Amino acid sequence: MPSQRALGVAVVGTGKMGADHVRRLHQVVSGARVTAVVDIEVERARTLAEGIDGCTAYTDPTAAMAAQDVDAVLIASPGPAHEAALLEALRRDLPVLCEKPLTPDAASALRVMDAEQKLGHRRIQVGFMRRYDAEYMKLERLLRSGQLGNTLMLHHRHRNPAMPPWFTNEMLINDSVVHEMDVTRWLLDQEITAVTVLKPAPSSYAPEGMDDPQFVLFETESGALVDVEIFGHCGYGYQVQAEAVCERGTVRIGDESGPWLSADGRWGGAVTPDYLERFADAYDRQVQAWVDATRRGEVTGPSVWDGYAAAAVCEAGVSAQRDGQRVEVELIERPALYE
Ligand SMILES: NC(=O)C1=CN([C@@H]2O[C@H](COP(=O)(O)OP(=O)(O)OC[C@H]3O[C@@H](n4cnc5c(N)ncnc54)[C@H](O)[C@@H]3O)[C@@H](O)[C@H]2O)C=CC1
Ligand SMILES: O=C1[C@@H](O)[C@H](O)[C@@H](O)[C@H](O)[C@H]1O
Repeated sequence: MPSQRALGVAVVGTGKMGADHVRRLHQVVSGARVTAVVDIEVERARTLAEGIDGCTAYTDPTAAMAAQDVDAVLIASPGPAHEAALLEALRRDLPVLCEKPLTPDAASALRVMDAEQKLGHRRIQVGFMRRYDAEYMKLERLLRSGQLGNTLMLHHRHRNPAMPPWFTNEMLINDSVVHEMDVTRWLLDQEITAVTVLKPAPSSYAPEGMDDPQFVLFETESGALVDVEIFGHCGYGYQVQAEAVCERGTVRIGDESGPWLSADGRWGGAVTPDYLERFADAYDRQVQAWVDATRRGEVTGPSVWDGYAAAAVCEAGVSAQRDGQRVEVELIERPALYE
């Protein structure tokens, strides 16, 4: 139902992303206010709540969702904690923006899909924020326009300066490449059908036990081929680039937009240090779109189907990474709620 009052949002998980979303909801986005922050680390939530009028700190997501002033939930806890929070929000029929991944595997994503279908309407938007990045949006419009003919190949490069110490080999696929799984499905408007993972000799900066970088190959329904270079420890900055190769032209995004500096016998631009800077506009646009749609009583953006499809591709990807084999992606038939 459309609402005139500011949307009261509970932010669940107040680590790196959650704290940034709290700041965004409080200072950048219009039409919303942070009424609850939730973290199992109580001091983290308390410190954030202290800076915001009318905001209460909780350690239990269920208690926060029961509060009178909570109209919607933004989930930014780690992936394995998403299912419980999503099911509780659906039980209370609360709108949700859930950071990627929807859940860590296809079986848990299906449980969430089942609960949303039983509710009978969409409530969940998945935080695949690249769909809100200005350059990706232009690329999507261009490919959809048909101006360049069919898309034959996509080349993705996804480089992080370094990964946190707890980051695993599998997470390169299901925490990092999951973004390319989503943008590929979105840009090409079709499903990924198979995944292969190849591993070059690792960088000497890769932690023990991590194959870094890796080369991931997707096949899609139309027969397009999509490659992803995932590099977790490139050292120099955060860089996300894509190139579409079409029948009548190619398009490239992510080459940083400047400023380009010529000085001291050198020329060049800067590379952003982290995703918070590279995708700042995309996160802002994503959360504003979620708040606006929720206040209109609508749900837009990446759906539980998109979260499930990405989880299924992740499972195939992790299996391909482990066994060195091409692995086909298995999807259930798409339910009518997500047509
Ligand atoms: N869209 C994007 O570009 C990015 C998305 N992410 C996603 O955001 C989510 C959070 O990631 P980070 O902020 O990097 O993690 P983080 O480790 O910095 O923060 C997670 C927070 O959640 C809290 N927490 C753990 N279990 C909880 C529970 N059951 N209930 C409430 N709080 C709980 C932790 O104490 C911690 O404060 C993940 O799903 C991750 O994949 C992370 C980085 C970038
Ligand atoms: O989602 C993200 C992180 O969780 C992930 O670890 C990074 O590789 C991605 O670039 C970032 O967007």
